[in-house]
Amino acid sequence: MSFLELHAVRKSYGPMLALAGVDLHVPAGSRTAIVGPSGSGKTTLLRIIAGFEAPDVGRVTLGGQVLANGPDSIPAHRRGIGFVPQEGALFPHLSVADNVGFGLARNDPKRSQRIHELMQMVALDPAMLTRRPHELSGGQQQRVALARALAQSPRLMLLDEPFSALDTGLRASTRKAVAQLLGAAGITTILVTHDQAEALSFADQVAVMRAGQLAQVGPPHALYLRPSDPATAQFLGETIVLPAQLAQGWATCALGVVAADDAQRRGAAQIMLRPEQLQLTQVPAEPLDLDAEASYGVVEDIDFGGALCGLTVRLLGEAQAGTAPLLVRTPAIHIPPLGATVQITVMGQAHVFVESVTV
Ligand SMILES: Nc1ncnc2c1ncn2[C@@H]1O[C@H](COP(=O)(O)OP(=O)(O)OP(=O)(O)O)[C@@H](O)[C@H]1O
Repeated sequence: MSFLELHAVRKSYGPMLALAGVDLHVPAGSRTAIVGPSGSGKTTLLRIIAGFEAPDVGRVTLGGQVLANGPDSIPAHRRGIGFVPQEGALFPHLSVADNVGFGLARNDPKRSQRIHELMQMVALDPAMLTRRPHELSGGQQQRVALARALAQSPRLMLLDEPFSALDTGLRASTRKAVAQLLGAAGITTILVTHDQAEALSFADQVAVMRAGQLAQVGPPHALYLRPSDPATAQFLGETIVLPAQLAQGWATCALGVVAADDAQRRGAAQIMLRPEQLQLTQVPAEPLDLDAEASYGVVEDIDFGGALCGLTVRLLGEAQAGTAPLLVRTPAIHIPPLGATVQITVMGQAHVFVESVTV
């Protein structure tokens, strides 16, 4: 049995169905990220796990203890669950020490020592204890909020978009530091975010929410490379979706014959590649053997993005005439010039969607 289990959880606000039957299993000590577009139900799900809301129907159990069975629900303060809201929500008039120690008894002789331990856990200098929250950086404030939640020695930690107010660099380093310290403490964690890259990098289990349901749950690399449908694929990153004919693990498509991740299926299907799976090699424009096995194109646009650049490539060849130009992601040091003729090589396997859905 998993540590946290949600079974058929539903929640409506008046006529608005926020959660339409959610099942989720979270193993002990794991990090799960719930990701989805705005309004898909992520925060509602987190609030039900925390105990700020009760489900209309469905069951929530933690470590074998039933926390909620429909509206019959254990209150939040008796669940042993830590919660870090967006932007930390620190008490602005209290010092860092009093924020961290907020839930600790004032007359506890070990209070000060515990506050120092918590500061150490979140890698903050104890010299900051006398400061007020506004005298800290955004990343430091988030760590104080985390220390305050850790003070309760929670069985489960819930993070609601805790990094969203931080700028890109600080966001990545804070996320990494938080993931490491929660992992080292062995605390089961659930992160809610609308940022796909954040979900993929933070978690060992990613749950994609769509319209109040979990569209797919799995390890990050599996969701990214083998999404269940085109909508999930597009939500998690850029895609190239092509019609193909499958046979014995090979897909014949506008890019020629490409290795596919389904050796059993035959016939028409939709395949997906990520733009960084295409490798471009500049070749002379003439002569080109367009009937050969290789696939060629012309660079029509270059979007210089720093480390990775986006190139728009129009495929050459009569059979490829109806194929929309492809987006290719390639390291900046390898970009061919605008108008160059390129040979296109596919790295790795194309993913075959289970259903042939048109996107
Ligand atoms: N207290 C409420 N009263 C009425 N409707 C609500 C309430 N809370 C949420 N909703 C609705 O339920 C749906 C799910 O909301 P929720 O906040 O869970 O989504 P979310 O995925 O967290 O969105 P975001 O990323 O924008 O925070 C939305 O349509 C929202 O408008």
